[in-house]
Amino acid sequence: MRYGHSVETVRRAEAALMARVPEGALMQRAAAGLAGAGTDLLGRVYGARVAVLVGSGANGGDALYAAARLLRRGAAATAVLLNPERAYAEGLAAFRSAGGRVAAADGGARAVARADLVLDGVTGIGGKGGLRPEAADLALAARDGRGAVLAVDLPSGVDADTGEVHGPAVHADATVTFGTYKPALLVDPAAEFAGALRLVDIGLDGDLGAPELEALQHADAAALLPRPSGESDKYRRGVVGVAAGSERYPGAAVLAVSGALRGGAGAVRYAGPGGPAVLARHPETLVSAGSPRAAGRVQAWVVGPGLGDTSQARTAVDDALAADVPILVDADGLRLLTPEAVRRRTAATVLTPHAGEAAALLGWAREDVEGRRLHAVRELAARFGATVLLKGSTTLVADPDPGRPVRVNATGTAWLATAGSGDVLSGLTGSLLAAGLAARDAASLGAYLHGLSARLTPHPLTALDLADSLPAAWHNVSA
Ligand SMILES: NC(=O)C1=CN([C@@H]2O[C@H](COP(=O)(O)OP(=O)(O)OC[C@H]3O[C@@H](n4cnc5c(N)ncnc54)[C@H](OP(=O)(O)O)[C@@H]3O)[C@@H](O)[C@H]2O)[C@@H](O)CC1
Ligand SMILES: [K+]
Repeated sequence: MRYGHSVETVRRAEAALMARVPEGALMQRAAAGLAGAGTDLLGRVYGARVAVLVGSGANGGDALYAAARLLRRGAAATAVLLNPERAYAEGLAAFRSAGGRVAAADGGARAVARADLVLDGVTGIGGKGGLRPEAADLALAARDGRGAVLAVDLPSGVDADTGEVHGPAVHADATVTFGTYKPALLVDPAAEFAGALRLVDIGLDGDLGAPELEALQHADAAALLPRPSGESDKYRRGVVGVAAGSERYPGAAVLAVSGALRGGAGAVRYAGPGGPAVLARHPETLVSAGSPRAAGRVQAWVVGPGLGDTSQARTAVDDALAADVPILVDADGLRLLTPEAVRRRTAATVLTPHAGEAAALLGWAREDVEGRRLHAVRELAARFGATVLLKGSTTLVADPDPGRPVRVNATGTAWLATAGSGDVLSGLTGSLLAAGLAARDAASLGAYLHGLSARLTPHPLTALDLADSLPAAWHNVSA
């Protein structure tokens, strides 16, 4: 698992660790890791030009010490001090004694433009709000310059805890972060400013408390995959019901069933008007034309994709919400659900909105959901007492228990933004629910396999390609 911790948790762990190690040791560990990443970006350090953006805190100190290391290996370095009276004194002294120069008041942008490598040490976890104008100008110069931009701990200007970006921020090619990931490095929009991530161990692990975020890695996904045993038959492996599609949108039924057939359940029941289209593509499906209530026993329902807005659609949603098994509600189901009926449920409910659907459920503007994804997903989970999978540039899964870390999906790709891709995810995740996974595990594993499948499919991909690649994703995880 990859973890993200809040600033408060990091500060507490740092204080506990600092009491046990020699003064300055943590900063030296940070600087060594940073210099290593800078070396990798430069390829050749000797003769390279480095510009160091230095704010008034320890983040600037890290950058100065790292630059001192690069100076000792033959680089030339210029520091741009945003607040010359308050730059980290010991770091600045080390930088100067290694041969570093300080740019004149108006020479900062020029040094940045000419640099092969820009170290962004303006703000780390002590930053508040978007960058101040002087720092913002340097961030722009770094973006327009020829060198690689390496952020220290965080790209300056992003909100470490929320992943929100209020105003200008540094656009980094890579970020070296210390001790643990910060939420902003894993959640958009901030994560888009961070570039490639590298975690440097500074010995914080034992002192870190509960994380805010976690991201499944291959081994975690493998451990969650449902595997049939010798005793399994199709009913014991779980039956997933799919109430999706309509006369108008039969394709959604086919796509949701395609996902469901590849999610580990032993059988798929389909209920609704899309039966003929489903059977034409997937003859193994158990098809009925009525509502979920009349469809026979299942271990989980998926309701919503392509249902439309008819009375039959409403009945399908109401029936699924009334069923005493886990359910997943997506797309039209999200528009048709009664919030009270969701909150009354005792079995698990998974809601899978994209930003627009989440905005409608919350009564927010869509841009607010996109800009405040972590807040939005937590808020939805709390309001509905449900597990919420918020789709998008970073897919997030929040549990109704606010004490549980939000899960971030690491496998997403922009290629997933294709018609019908969400229907496949719904079927897949519902199938994992029917196979017996807990709601947050089903949702986060569903997102993981779905993203991986998109990465394994030749581009440009269609939703059916995506479903067809799910066995390869499954194999990739378990191999
Ligand atoms: N955690 C650990 O274990 C370790 C942590 N380490 C490092 O310490 C870093 C945290 O250092 P920190 O606490 O000194 O804060 P930091 O991020 O440097 O910012 C401070 C100054 O920035 C300024 N400022 C604020 N907002 C601004 C804005 N929008 N635009 C412009 N300026 C702004 C503000 O200045 P002021 O308002 O006072 O003028 C504030 O004082 C951490 O990220 C990591 O790099 C490592 O050394 C290894 C061990
Ligand atoms: K920084």
